[in-house]
Amino acid sequence: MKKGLLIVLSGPSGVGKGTVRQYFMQNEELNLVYSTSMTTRQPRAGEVEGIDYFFTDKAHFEQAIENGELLEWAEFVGNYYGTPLKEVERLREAGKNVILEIEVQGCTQVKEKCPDAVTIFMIPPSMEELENRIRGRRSEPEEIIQQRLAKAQREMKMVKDYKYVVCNDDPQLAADVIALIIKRNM
Ligand SMILES: Nc1ncnc2c1ncn2[C@@H]1O[C@H](COP(=O)(O)OP(=O)(O)OP(=O)(O)O)[C@@H](O)[C@H]1O
Ligand SMILES: Nc1nc2c(ncn2[C@@H]2O[C@H](COP(=O)(O)O)[C@@H](O)[C@H]2O)c(=O)[nH]1
Repeated sequence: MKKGLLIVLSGPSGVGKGTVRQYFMQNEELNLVYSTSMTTRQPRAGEVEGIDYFFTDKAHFEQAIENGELLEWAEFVGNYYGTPLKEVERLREAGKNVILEIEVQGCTQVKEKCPDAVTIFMIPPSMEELENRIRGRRSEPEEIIQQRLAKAQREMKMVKDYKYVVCNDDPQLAADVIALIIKRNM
Protein backbone atom coordinates (compact mmCIF):
# COMPACT_ATOMS: atom_id res chain seq x y z
CA MET A 1 0.00 0.00 0.00
CA LYS A 2 1.19 3.50 -0.86
CA LYS A 3 2.20 5.51 2.22
CA GLY A 4 -0.06 8.52 2.89
CA LEU A 5 1.05 12.11 2.40
CA LEU A 6 2.21 14.33 5.23
CA ILE A 7 0.55 17.72 4.75
CA VAL A 8 1.54 20.73 6.86
CA LEU A 9 -0.86 23.67 7.10
CA SER A 10 0.82 26.67 8.72
CA GLY A 11 0.17 30.37 8.98
CA PRO A 12 -0.25 32.96 11.70
CA SER A 13 -2.57 32.33 14.60
CA GLY A 14 -6.10 33.47 13.73
CA VAL A 15 -5.66 33.35 9.94
CA GLY A 16 -8.38 30.69 9.76
CA LYS A 17 -6.54 27.36 9.42
CA GLY A 18 -9.02 25.51 11.62
CA THR A 19 -12.02 27.15 9.99
CA VAL A 20 -10.91 26.32 6.45
CA ARG A 21 -9.97 22.77 7.47
CA GLN A 22 -13.60 22.10 8.40
CA TYR A 23 -14.56 22.78 4.76
CA PHE A 24 -12.13 20.37 3.09
CA MET A 25 -11.91 17.60 5.71
CA GLN A 26 -15.33 16.33 4.63
CA ASN A 27 -14.08 15.70 1.09
CA GLU A 28 -13.71 11.88 1.14
CA GLU A 29 -11.65 11.87 -2.06
CA LEU A 30 -8.80 13.47 -0.12
CA ASN A 31 -8.57 10.52 2.30
CA LEU A 32 -7.53 12.86 5.12
CA VAL A 33 -7.00 12.44 8.84
CA TYR A 34 -6.27 15.36 11.15
CA SER A 35 -3.36 14.92 13.55
CA THR A 36 -4.45 16.05 17.02
CA SER A 37 -1.62 17.92 18.72
CA MET A 38 -0.55 17.93 22.33
CA THR A 39 -0.45 21.25 24.19
CA THR A 40 0.09 22.76 27.63
CA ARG A 41 -2.35 25.58 26.80
CA GLN A 42 -5.60 25.72 28.77
CA PRO A 43 -8.67 24.53 26.79
CA ARG A 44 -10.84 27.27 25.26
CA ALA A 45 -14.60 27.17 25.75
CA GLY A 46 -15.97 24.34 23.61
CA GLU A 47 -12.63 22.63 22.96
CA VAL A 48 -12.74 18.87 23.44
CA GLU A 49 -9.92 16.68 24.79
CA GLY A 50 -8.59 14.36 22.06
CA ILE A 51 -10.44 16.24 19.28
CA ASP A 52 -9.03 19.77 19.41
CA TYR A 53 -5.92 18.89 21.43
CA PHE A 54 -4.54 16.47 23.95
CA PHE A 55 -4.28 18.87 26.89
CA THR A 56 -1.39 18.13 29.21
CA ASP A 57 0.98 19.79 31.68
CA LYS A 58 4.55 20.99 31.27
CA ALA A 59 6.12 17.97 33.02
CA HIS A 60 4.32 15.44 30.79
CA PHE A 61 5.13 17.45 27.66
CA GLU A 62 8.81 17.66 28.55
CA GLN A 63 8.82 13.91 29.22
CA ALA A 64 7.33 13.32 25.74
CA ILE A 65 10.13 15.43 24.21
CA GLU A 66 12.71 13.48 26.23
CA ASN A 67 11.23 10.13 25.11
CA GLY A 68 11.33 11.14 21.43
CA GLU A 69 7.53 10.84 21.17
CA LEU A 70 7.06 14.02 19.13
CA LEU A 71 7.56 14.51 15.40
CA GLU A 72 8.02 18.22 16.10
CA TRP A 73 7.30 20.65 18.90
CA ALA A 74 7.54 24.37 19.64
CA GLU A 75 6.95 26.92 22.34
CA PHE A 76 4.30 29.42 21.25
CA VAL A 77 3.36 32.43 23.42
CA GLY A 78 4.24 30.68 26.69
CA ASN A 79 2.92 27.19 25.93
CA TYR A 80 4.22 24.01 24.35
CA TYR A 81 2.62 22.48 21.25
CA GLY A 82 3.69 19.24 19.56
CA THR A 83 2.72 16.46 17.15
CA PRO A 84 2.61 12.87 18.49
CA LEU A 85 4.85 10.88 16.14
CA LYS A 86 3.50 7.34 16.54
CA GLU A 87 -0.06 8.13 15.43
CA VAL A 88 1.14 10.10 12.38
CA GLU A 89 3.30 7.16 11.29
CA ARG A 90 0.55 4.58 11.95
CA LEU A 91 -1.97 6.52 9.85
CA ARG A 92 0.45 7.18 6.99
CA GLU A 93 1.47 3.51 6.90
CA ALA A 94 -2.26 2.69 6.65
CA GLY A 95 -2.39 4.87 3.52
CA LYS A 96 -4.09 7.90 5.06
CA ASN A 97 -3.07 11.45 4.15
CA VAL A 98 -2.28 13.13 7.47
CA ILE A 99 -2.72 16.86 7.96
CA LEU A 100 -0.85 18.81 10.64
CA GLU A 101 -1.99 22.32 11.60
CA ILE A 102 1.10 23.80 13.18
CA GLU A 103 3.12 27.00 13.51
CA VAL A 104 6.28 27.80 11.54
CA GLN A 105 9.04 26.44 13.83
CA GLY A 106 7.28 23.07 13.79
CA CYS A 107 7.12 23.11 10.00
CA THR A 108 10.88 23.68 9.80
CA GLN A 109 11.42 20.54 11.92
CA VAL A 110 8.97 18.50 9.81
CA LYS A 111 10.75 19.51 6.60
CA GLU A 112 14.08 18.33 8.03
CA LYS A 113 12.62 14.93 8.97
CA CYS A 114 10.23 14.53 6.00
CA PRO A 115 11.53 16.53 3.01
CA ASP A 116 8.60 15.31 0.90
CA ALA A 117 5.99 16.88 3.20
CA VAL A 118 3.46 19.05 1.34
CA THR A 119 3.81 22.45 3.00
CA ILE A 120 1.06 25.09 2.73
CA PHE A 121 1.18 28.57 4.26
CA MET A 122 -2.11 30.40 4.79
CA ILE A 123 -2.07 34.19 4.65
CA PRO A 124 -4.78 36.68 5.64
CA PRO A 125 -6.11 39.26 3.12
CA SER A 126 -4.40 41.93 5.32
CA MET A 127 -2.80 42.24 8.76
CA GLU A 128 -5.77 44.40 9.84
CA GLU A 129 -8.12 41.55 8.98
CA LEU A 130 -5.88 39.11 10.89
CA GLU A 131 -6.16 41.32 13.99
CA ASN A 132 -9.95 41.48 13.57
CA ARG A 133 -10.10 37.69 13.41
CA ILE A 134 -7.92 37.16 16.49
CA ARG A 135 -9.94 39.71 18.45
CA GLY A 136 -13.24 38.40 17.10
CA ARG A 137 -12.49 34.99 18.58
CA ARG A 138 -12.57 36.56 22.08
CA SER A 139 -10.49 33.70 23.45
CA GLU A 140 -7.44 35.52 24.87
CA PRO A 141 -6.70 38.52 27.09
CA GLU A 142 -5.21 41.67 25.52
CA GLU A 143 -1.63 40.81 26.56
CA ILE A 144 -1.76 37.45 24.75
CA ILE A 145 -3.45 39.02 21.71
CA GLN A 146 -0.55 41.47 21.46
CA GLN A 147 1.98 38.62 21.69
CA ARG A 148 0.15 36.63 19.01
CA LEU A 149 0.04 39.67 16.71
CA ALA A 150 3.77 40.38 17.20
CA LYS A 151 4.51 36.72 16.46
CA ALA A 152 2.30 36.85 13.36
CA GLN A 153 4.43 39.68 11.93
CA ARG A 154 7.54 37.48 12.28
CA GLU A 155 5.78 34.34 11.00
CA MET A 156 4.65 36.08 7.81
CA LYS A 157 8.33 36.38 6.80
CA MET A 158 8.53 32.56 6.63
CA VAL A 159 6.11 32.36 3.71
CA LYS A 160 9.00 31.84 1.26
CA ASP A 161 9.89 28.53 2.94
CA TYR A 162 6.61 26.91 1.90
CA LYS A 163 5.75 25.10 -1.29
CA TYR A 164 2.24 26.60 -1.54
CA VAL A 165 0.65 29.85 -0.33
CA VAL A 166 -3.11 30.20 0.03
CA CYS A 167 -4.95 33.40 0.92
CA ASN A 168 -7.94 32.93 3.21
CA ASP A 169 -10.37 35.61 2.14
CA ASP A 170 -13.31 33.39 1.24
CA PRO A 171 -13.00 30.19 3.35
CA GLN A 172 -14.73 27.97 0.75
CA LEU A 173 -12.38 29.21 -1.97
CA ALA A 174 -9.32 28.66 0.27
CA ALA A 175 -10.57 25.13 1.04
CA ASP A 176 -11.09 24.39 -2.68
CA VAL A 177 -7.53 25.52 -3.46
CA ILE A 178 -6.11 23.36 -0.65
CA ALA A 179 -8.15 20.37 -1.89
CA LEU A 180 -6.66 20.89 -5.36
CA ILE A 181 -3.12 21.06 -3.92
CA ILE A 182 -3.67 17.80 -2.04
CA LYS A 183 -5.09 16.03 -5.12
CA ARG A 184 -2.13 17.18 -7.22
CA ASN A 185 0.24 15.55 -4.71
CA MET A 186 -1.68 12.24 -4.30
N1 LIG B 1 -12.26 33.71 5.55
C1 LIG B 1 -12.65 34.19 6.73
N2 LIG B 1 -13.34 35.36 6.80
C2 LIG B 1 -13.71 35.88 7.99
N3 LIG B 1 -13.46 35.30 9.20
C3 LIG B 1 -12.77 34.14 9.20
C4 LIG B 1 -12.33 33.53 7.97
N4 LIG B 1 -11.69 32.39 8.28
C5 LIG B 1 -11.71 32.30 9.63
N5 LIG B 1 -12.37 33.33 10.18
C6 LIG B 1 -12.57 33.60 11.62
O1 LIG B 1 -11.30 33.96 12.17
C7 LIG B 1 -11.18 33.46 13.50
C8 LIG B 1 -9.90 32.64 13.60
O2 LIG B 1 -10.06 31.45 12.84
P1 LIG B 1 -9.39 30.07 13.28
O3 LIG B 1 -9.58 29.83 14.74
O4 LIG B 1 -9.89 29.05 12.32
O5 LIG B 1 -7.86 30.41 13.01
P2 LIG B 1 -6.55 29.51 13.18
O6 LIG B 1 -5.61 29.91 12.13
O7 LIG B 1 -6.95 28.06 13.23
O8 LIG B 1 -6.04 29.97 14.60
P3 LIG B 1 -4.97 29.24 15.58
O9 LIG B 1 -3.80 28.95 14.77
O10 LIG B 1 -4.74 30.27 16.62
O11 LIG B 1 -5.64 28.01 16.13
C9 LIG B 1 -12.45 32.67 13.80
O12 LIG B 1 -13.33 33.48 14.56
C10 LIG B 1 -13.04 32.38 12.41
O13 LIG B 1 -14.43 32.29 12.43
N1 LIG C 1 4.58 23.49 16.24
C1 LIG C 1 3.31 23.23 16.52
N2 LIG C 1 2.38 24.21 16.48
C2 LIG C 1 1.10 23.88 16.75
C3 LIG C 1 0.71 22.57 17.07
N3 LIG C 1 -0.61 22.57 17.31
C4 LIG C 1 -1.05 23.82 17.11
N4 LIG C 1 -0.02 24.61 16.77
C5 LIG C 1 -0.03 26.05 16.46
O1 LIG C 1 0.14 26.82 17.63
C6 LIG C 1 -0.44 28.11 17.43
C7 LIG C 1 -1.36 28.45 18.58
O2 LIG C 1 -2.47 27.57 18.61
P1 LIG C 1 -3.77 27.93 19.46
O3 LIG C 1 -4.65 26.73 19.34
O4 LIG C 1 -3.33 28.20 20.87
O5 LIG C 1 -4.38 29.16 18.84
C8 LIG C 1 -1.20 28.04 16.09
O6 LIG C 1 -0.40 28.64 15.08
C9 LIG C 1 -1.33 26.55 15.87
O7 LIG C 1 -1.42 26.22 14.49
C10 LIG C 1 1.72 21.56 17.10
O8 LIG C 1 1.48 20.37 17.36
N5 LIG C 1 2.99 21.94 16.82
